[in-house]
Amino acid sequence: MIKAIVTDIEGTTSSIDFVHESLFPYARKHMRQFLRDNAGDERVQLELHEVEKVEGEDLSLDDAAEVLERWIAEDRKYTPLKALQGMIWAQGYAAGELKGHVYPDTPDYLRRWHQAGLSLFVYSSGSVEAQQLIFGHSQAGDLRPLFSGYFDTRVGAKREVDAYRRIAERVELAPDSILFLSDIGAELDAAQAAGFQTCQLLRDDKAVPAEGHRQARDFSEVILG
Ligand SMILES: CSCCC(=O)C(=O)COP(=O)(O)O
Ligand SMILES: [Mg+2]
Repeated sequence: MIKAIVTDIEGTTSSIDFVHESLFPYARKHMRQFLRDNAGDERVQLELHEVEKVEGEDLSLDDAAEVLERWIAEDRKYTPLKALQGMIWAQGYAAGELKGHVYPDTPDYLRRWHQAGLSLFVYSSGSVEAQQLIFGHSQAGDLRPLFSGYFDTRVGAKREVDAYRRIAERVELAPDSILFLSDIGAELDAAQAAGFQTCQLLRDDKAVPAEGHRQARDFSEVILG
C-alpha cells in the first residue's frame, strides 16, 4: 500500500520550459552581480568554496561567476550551483519577477493525495530553498502546507540508488510503500532499484518513454497501489 509520494519537479509537477526558459536565464543574468553584492555573506562564501573544490583551483569572484554561468548553460546539477541559484531566485520571487509554474492538475491532485492521508515529499536537483520557493510562490498559491519534506542533491544525485535508500530511511517508510514520480527514466530506474514504486510522467511529446515503469500523461492518470 502506498503511504507516501515523492515527486520530482521539472517535467513532473512543473514545466521544463519554465525551468529552462525562466529560472535558469534569471539565475544566469543575475549571478555575477549577486556574487558581488553578497561576497561577504557566509552562505555564499561556503558555496563558492564548494565551486572551487569542483574546479580544483582558487577562483576570483569573476572567475567563479564565469564557471557558474557555464554550469547553468550546461544544466549541471552541482550542489553549490543549485544552492546559489536558489538564493538568486529568492530575490526574483520576492520582487514578483518570478512565479512558480505548476501544471493545472498538480495542485488538485496534490490536495487529493494529501487529503487521502498520503505524505508528500519533493525530491529535485533544485535546492530545498528553490523547491520551497517554486511551491510557495506558485501560480496556484502557496502549496507548501501539502508537503511533509523536501530532498535535494545533498541526499545524493537523482540517478543514484543510494539517494532513494536514504530518502526511505529519512521518511521512516518501507521503500515499497513509496511512489516516486518523475519524467526521467534513469531516475525512475534508480528509485525502483531501491525498492520504490514508480510512475513516469509523460507530460508532452518531448518526454522519452522508459521501459519497466508505469506511465501517466498527468497526475489524474497516476495509479496508487
Ligand atoms: C526547484 S525548481 C528548479 C529545478 C532545478 O534547478 C533543476 O535542475 C531541475 O531539477 P529536477 O530534479 O526537478 O528535474
Ligand atoms: Mg524531472
